[in-house]
Amino acid sequence: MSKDGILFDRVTFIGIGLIGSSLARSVKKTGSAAHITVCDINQAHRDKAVELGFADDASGDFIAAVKDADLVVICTPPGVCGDAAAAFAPGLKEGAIVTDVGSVKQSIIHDVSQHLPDGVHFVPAHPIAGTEHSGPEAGFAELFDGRWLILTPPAGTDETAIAKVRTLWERAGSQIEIMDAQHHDMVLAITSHLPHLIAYTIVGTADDLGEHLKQEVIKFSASGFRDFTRIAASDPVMWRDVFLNNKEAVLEILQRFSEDLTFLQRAIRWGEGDKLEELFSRTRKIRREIIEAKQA
Ligand SMILES: NC(=O)C1=CN([C@@H]2O[C@H](COP(=O)(O)OP(=O)(O)OC[C@H]3O[C@@H](n4cnc5c(N)ncnc54)[C@H](O)[C@@H]3O)[C@@H](O)[C@H]2O)C=CC1
Ligand SMILES: O=C(O)C(=O)Cc1ccc(O)cc1
Repeated sequence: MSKDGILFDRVTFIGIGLIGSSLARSVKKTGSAAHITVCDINQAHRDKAVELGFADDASGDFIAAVKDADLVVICTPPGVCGDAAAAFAPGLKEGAIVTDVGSVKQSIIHDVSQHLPDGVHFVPAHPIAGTEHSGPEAGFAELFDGRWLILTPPAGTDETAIAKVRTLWERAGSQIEIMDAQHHDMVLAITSHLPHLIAYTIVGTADDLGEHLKQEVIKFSASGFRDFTRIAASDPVMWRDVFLNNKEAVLEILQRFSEDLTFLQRAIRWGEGDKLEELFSRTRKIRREIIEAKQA
């Protein structure tokens, strides 16, 4: 696959928030598309995309927006990817490629695939990169640089379509991994979904404290709590959808997490410092391994 030049003649983004606008900016910058159309239910977002220059045109009409598109990238919250696909599917041309960026994969594959006509290729994708911000102004072309991009194509997916989506993301600077969707959902439940749930909980707990304590929490926020508040500022609609659409894996990981928390609770209650120290030493080692792997 060529490393520069036009990869797709016409690309359409459905949903042009943080992730859609970041990828659109990257596609513009790398010259991977001759023409970019955006479609979003929010007119202000459509207008902003054209004003900022990473979209050539914008439409609120799903069918018109995908007409002649060689690639359609669904970048809506996870819970409405299927509704969006149902709305644009009748406008797709034969041979078009559809992809997405959703943080959960099994439910999106189920919701989207059922609406796509024969002769259209679906290549599900998930960039492991983001921020706590939302909307088209929050995006930037370098967001995916040096970050993982996981592809979860179901068995039998057209290899040429997979290769083209892969190249698009490689040009954005991503490193690609191909994975089964079920495995993806379990891995992300522990590495991303549970951490977000913990952050939402801890900041909520602090918020529920009495008013006088709350003021102290804000005033004396050490970096640990501050880091949680960044994660807990992430988009409420998107994260509601993530938990509702990766229910099984999240509940399984949450069960194990709460057992481990009970273990710590007991160790603290009974003064079992050796147990605490053993765990904290093990976790410190994991952090060092992650940093070393990044530097390698
Ligand atoms: N925010 C993050 O850090 C990351 C998000 N993702 C995934 O990217 C997707 C998009 O997330 P963000 O860009 O962060 O959200 P965002 O809130 O910034 O953007 C979503 C956009 O979709 C539009 N939209 C909502 N419903 C729609 C519909 N039915 N049809 C058309 N447009 C619609 C909204 O108006 C908005 O412009 C989600 O599926 C999320 O799981 C993936 C990796 C990281
Ligand atoms: O902002 C952060 O720390 C993130 O964790 C970003 C993120 C959010 C959701 C994803 O599916 C992937 C990456």
